[in-house]
Amino acid sequence: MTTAPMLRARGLRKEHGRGAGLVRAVDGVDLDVAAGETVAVMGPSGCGKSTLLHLLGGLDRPSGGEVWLDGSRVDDLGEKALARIRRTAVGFVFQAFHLMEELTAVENIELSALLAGRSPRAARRRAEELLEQVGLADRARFLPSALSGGQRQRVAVARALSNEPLVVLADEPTGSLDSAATLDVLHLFESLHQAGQTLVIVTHDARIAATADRLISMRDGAFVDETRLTGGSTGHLGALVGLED
Ligand SMILES: Nc1ncnc2c1ncn2[C@@H]1O[C@H](COP(=O)(O)OP(=O)(O)OP(=O)(O)O)[C@@H](O)[C@H]1O
Repeated sequence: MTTAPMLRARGLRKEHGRGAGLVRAVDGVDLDVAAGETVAVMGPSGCGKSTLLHLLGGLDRPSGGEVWLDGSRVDDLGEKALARIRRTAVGFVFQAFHLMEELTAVENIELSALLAGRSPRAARRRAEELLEQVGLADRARFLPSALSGGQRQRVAVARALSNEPLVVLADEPTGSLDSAATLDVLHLFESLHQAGQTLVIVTHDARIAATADRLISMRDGAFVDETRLTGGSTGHLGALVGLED
């Protein structure tokens, strides 16, 4: 018996503009991500990595093709049903954190858990547990503006986990961080991987990519190369030499 992948894309396309201005941002992508697998996607600026993540997570609609999550097709859902999938089944991590600046660290996570359908008490408990897990229990009542970049991203990862997502989609999660903060976030992703979280990470950082089970190279909207990194930990830097742009 074969198990359906946690995340599947078939013939995925996204076009922007028309006529001479037509851009094929994603141009026929097939992808299977198994439950518990971490996949890293690398490629030059403008090759379609962010667009791909947006399509996979239902933040954007494809021009063609299909997206399946845990065995169910999601790209053809109505707006309400798709929004529900985003709130309850997908965790997003962005380069620029996208925390709500007027809410404290714990409230940012709590809000997300509330939106996913938890009771106020369960949402607060979940938020506190997650802050503990990312090593920021002592910063719970801090506003994002009082946190470092690395701390903000750890709050953002905790928020992404608040709905116990089937898949976490991370778009350049260390792109705004210095080297020390990058290592903190890298270790956080490694621990998620070890805990069995399904992850797709778009990154320019070979150290982050080296934590993946599989590295996909993207060019001009399409996948052009794939490397399986057996073992899925930081011992793969050698395999990545030449793949980072
Ligand atoms: N809303 C839009 N309208 C028109 N073109 C767009 C739009 N969004 C993205 N594009 C184009 O689609 C292509 C892919 O963009 P995308 O942001 O997915 O690339 P990327 O690989 O994530 O780049 P980067 O690494 O710089 O973030 C680019 O050529 C971009 O200009």
